[in-house]
Amino acid sequence: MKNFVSVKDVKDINALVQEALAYKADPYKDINLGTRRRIGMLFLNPSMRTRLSTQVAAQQLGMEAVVFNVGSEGWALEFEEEAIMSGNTVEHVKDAAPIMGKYFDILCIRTFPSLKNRDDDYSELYINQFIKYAGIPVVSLESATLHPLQSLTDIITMTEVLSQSPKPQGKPKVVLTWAPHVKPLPQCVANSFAQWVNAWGQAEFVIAHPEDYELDTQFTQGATITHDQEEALRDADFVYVKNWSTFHDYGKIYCNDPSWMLTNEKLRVSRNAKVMHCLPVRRNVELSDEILDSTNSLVTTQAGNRVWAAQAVLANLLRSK
Ligand SMILES: NCCC[C@H](NC(=O)CCC(=O)O)C(=O)O
Ligand SMILES: NC(=O)OP(=O)(O)O
Repeated sequence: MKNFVSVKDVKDINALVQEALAYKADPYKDINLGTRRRIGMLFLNPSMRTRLSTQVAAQQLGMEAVVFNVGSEGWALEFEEEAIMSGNTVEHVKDAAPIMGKYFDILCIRTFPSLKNRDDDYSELYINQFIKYAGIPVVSLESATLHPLQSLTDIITMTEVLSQSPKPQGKPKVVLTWAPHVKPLPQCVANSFAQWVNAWGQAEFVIAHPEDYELDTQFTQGATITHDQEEALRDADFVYVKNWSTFHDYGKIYCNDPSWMLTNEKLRVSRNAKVMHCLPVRRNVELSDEILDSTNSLVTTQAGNRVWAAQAVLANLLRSK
């Protein structure tokens, strides 16, 4: 593995999941792997889980992690080639990234989309410029269109649950359902989940959303897409709940129908489905208390598994150097 910015960087998803679960069983088994190696973690946007779980993962590999909240504490970075920097940006990524490449062995970056210009966001300019100029492996901590560490965690979590429960006949039914929110959010988590579940190939995969919330087909191809949430939930084994803003008329909230919020009543047509969300979640807007506080909720397990996902990815990058 050279970088970790999408599922395309992973040769064998199940092998990576098993490596993560091996770390869960024995967190310090590779404590010497990262000795005298250092990761830099750049945050252009807020985070709790990604930041803390990646730091813990690094420590368990014997690495040191340096966190830099570049979005709030650093010089404003310019990403456009040949920019005339007479505005608010102070330092070009072309100058900053090679310096980080000298300080660190692996560079991890969180950079959300602007949700203003779809072509710009979907070109993944920011993370690609870091890959181009840092000269060391780059890990996405959620970029403009994808959140691969989250999706790896989600596959780990489903694999774990499936291994502990009686096997469903055929493939498990996995449903990604849109949920209401108060502000326009990125499509990253939904895109990424769709990309990984499709590449995994071990689920009957359905995506449910209101009209006009179609995601980019480059990620959803392979899934069944419906506007009928109840039909989607029928016989579901896993329900992944997430809001996203519109993709076509980019970054908007069209419908914010509260009836799309998942409740226990709606879940009754499922096969006692486990409910997933990446967090943070707006309670009683995106997801009801009764679901989040029920035994069907996997959200804390998912967040816990972030450590093992990050540890498996960092270990792979260390071994590839
Ligand atoms: N890292 C996980 C999710 C991050 C982001 N959520 C948010 O920005 C929530 C903000 C709020 O609820 O105000 C998203 O959906 O992509
Ligand atoms: N799920 C997730 O990425 O959480 P944070 O935004 O808190 O890192």
